[in-house]
Amino acid sequence: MAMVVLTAVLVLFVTLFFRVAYDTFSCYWLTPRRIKKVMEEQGVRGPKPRPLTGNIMEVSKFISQSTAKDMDHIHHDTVGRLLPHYVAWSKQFGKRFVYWHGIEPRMCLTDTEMIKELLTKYSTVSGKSWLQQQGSKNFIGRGLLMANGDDWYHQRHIVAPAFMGDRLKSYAGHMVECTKRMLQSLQNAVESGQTEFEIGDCMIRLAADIISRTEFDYGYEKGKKIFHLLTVLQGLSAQASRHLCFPGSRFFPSKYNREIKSLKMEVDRLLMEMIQSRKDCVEVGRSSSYGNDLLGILLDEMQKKRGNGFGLNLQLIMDECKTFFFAGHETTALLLTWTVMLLASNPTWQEKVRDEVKQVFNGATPSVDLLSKLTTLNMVINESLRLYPPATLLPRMAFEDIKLSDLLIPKGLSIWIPVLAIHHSEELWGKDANEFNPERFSTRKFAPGRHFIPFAAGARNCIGQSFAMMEAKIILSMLISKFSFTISESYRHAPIVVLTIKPKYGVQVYLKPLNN
Ligand code: HEM
Repeated sequence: MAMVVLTAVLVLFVTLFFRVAYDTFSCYWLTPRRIKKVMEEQGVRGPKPRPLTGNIMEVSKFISQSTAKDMDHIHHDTVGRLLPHYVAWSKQFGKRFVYWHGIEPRMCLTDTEMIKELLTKYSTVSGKSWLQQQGSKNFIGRGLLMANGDDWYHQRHIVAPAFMGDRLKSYAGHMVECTKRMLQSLQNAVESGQTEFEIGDCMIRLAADIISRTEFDYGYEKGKKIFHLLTVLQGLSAQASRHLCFPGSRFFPSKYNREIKSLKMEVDRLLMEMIQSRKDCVEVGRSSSYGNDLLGILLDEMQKKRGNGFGLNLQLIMDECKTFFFAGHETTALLLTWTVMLLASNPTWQEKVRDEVKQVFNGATPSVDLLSKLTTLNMVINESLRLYPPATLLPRMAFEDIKLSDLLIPKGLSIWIPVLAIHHSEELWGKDANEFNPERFSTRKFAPGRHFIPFAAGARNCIGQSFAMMEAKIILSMLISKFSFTISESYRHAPIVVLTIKPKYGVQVYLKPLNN
């Protein structure tokens, strides 16, 4: 009897061993080779990958060289600095080329018709790759940004109402109040003698305050620790994306993994506190519903769908909270920071926007209905998003074989859309592509969704796009009515990419209160 059991265990063990060995071999060798062959047969080549690490080292070397120094003056020709590997390889191999992030093949795609086809027609059979999910697992988990397939579809439908219609409009009041507080603190600082301000820091705090209050009914002061920990986790996750990641690597007890784990546990603890206090309010009868905001929607959904599958859903709610805490403030803060930098160094446009705001609001507080009349401000914001798109790259992995025009994209190939390069292309935007010229957005010629894609496009576009635009218009119109701003001598123009495109040393401006 013992012999039979032993043989059965042995057979099971050997089968399992061969299964794992085959899967590993297939994942590390067969599939990448198959993809390489299919692409080479179609004339799409690229730099030679090293075993296991692919071209990761070369990309790191390119970027550390190109960003080693600041830019010599304020200009916007940033593609060579931020995507040097794209510039070098597109010269060598043509507009379409494949490079390797470890064992993941990535095809760079700039053809705007194909991009449109991918983002609109194939949104359900493409998504975030395993490597990407691993890179951001500890930071935003399986929230909407990293979800795929049916999970993504359900998550998107659950949270969408928080960013539409009257609910979206109702956030304007909070945005105005938060901005007033920020402007008052700037005014107080000016009165106490401060002239120079790092505007990036103010914008991060303001955008964080706004997303905390509107979606979680949680002020910045209370949520400050969550934002801080998420920022640290984001930095560590960005480091991870430059290193090799393979199945099981997260279990290694390295210093890096330990640090990530303890930060993640702390964020989860703080989020649990926030969620629990909302639940307690309903349970002790202090409130009859979970609320009308994003957290309320998520808690309602959890009760509706699975009364007892609590644990699993709670983790997803925490992941969703992290996703929105992160995605809901950093990108918008960067848009605001870059726009202030552009206006501070272009006084004519600053004056134009100020005149328009004065005319439209006539001294009154911004209201949603009037925001659509700020056409010049809208043009400036678009130009800022074109020159400094917070998300410089859009990634999509094909989950099945697809055809883009006449090009076969085999299952498992990741497509990387270099948004920054498309936004700076002379072919698409003309000779002045690297110049700040909001006038180009005065006509509808620029084809949104094709060569202007700061919020992506198709079903998987940015869910917070209208929220972000409303917020940006409210904040900028209020700031520009209260202060005039010029760029400080201490500002060093040094954009860098750490998942998003950031000013390396912040943006220092001189603020001067206006007498109105
Ligand atoms: C200027 C501000 C913003 C920019 C430039 C921006 C840009 C983007 C881009 C390019 C994507 C697609 C990413 C990808 O698929 O890889 C995206 C997705 C997303 N954004 Fe934004 N975003 C901004 C503001 C916001 C705000 C304010 C929120 C939330 C309140 C938000 C929440 C999200 C979420 C949850 C997704 C994932 C959507 C999905 O996969 O279905 N974003 N954003």
